[in-house]
Amino acid sequence: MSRDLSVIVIATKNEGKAREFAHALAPLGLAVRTLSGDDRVPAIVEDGETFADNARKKARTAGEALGVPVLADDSGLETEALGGEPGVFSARYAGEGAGDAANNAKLLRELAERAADVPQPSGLPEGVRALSRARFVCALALYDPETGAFAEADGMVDGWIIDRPLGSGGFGYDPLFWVPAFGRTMAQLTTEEKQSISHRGRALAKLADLLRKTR
Ligand SMILES: O=P(O)(O)OP(=O)(O)OP(=O)(O)OC[C@H]1O[C@@H](n2cnc3c(O)ncnc32)[C@H](O)[C@@H]1O
Ligand SMILES: [Mg+2]
Repeated sequence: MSRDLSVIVIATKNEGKAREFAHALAPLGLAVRTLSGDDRVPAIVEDGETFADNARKKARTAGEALGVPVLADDSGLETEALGGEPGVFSARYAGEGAGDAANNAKLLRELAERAADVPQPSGLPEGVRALSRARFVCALALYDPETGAFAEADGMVDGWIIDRPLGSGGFGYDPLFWVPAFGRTMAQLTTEEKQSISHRGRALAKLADLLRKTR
């Protein structure tokens, strides 16, 4: 396959992530292609112990299959009250193939059982309770099949899981993730606002810095 330098392949089938990458990379003149509907890439089992392991595996598997550089994102939610869960299991917290609604419902169920004396952050909306401190984590890996080299970066953002979903933007756990700096959930932020503080936005900024320095 010839190298089209105006398109970057993202090793994801998650449309929410794809929208965020497309938004972030458009100003650089880069369009985004995902693996949705592409049967040249074998199924990728995300069995790594860390987000970085999984990101490297996704990028390398897709990069080798397609013969072009590929960027992969492995990300997830860590909660204090659940000892870091769901972590690398975030996408399948409620079971293999589970959707966002089922994962969010399970998170609320698990936290409801444990959230007894959670300190409450100031600025929460009237009547809303915080169930745990939480953090979104993102590992990015860019793999070039010509050299076999990776460029990697990670990012995180701290916040709180609240007891009900608020907002309709973003994807995944966004409606339950309250961001103190904005006084809103991730799902109540615009794409620009989310990108300015999110785990993915921060990782992408670091990766861009790294690539500027090394090329
Ligand atoms: O592996 P790909 O195909 O990229 O898509 P995925 O949805 O399976 O992605 P991950 O394996 O990285 O799992 C990450 C899960 O963590 C959650 N997550 C990651 N980033 C998020 C964000 O910005 N907002 C809300 N939830 C997020 C979301 O539920 C994802 O399904
Ligand atoms: Mg996945």
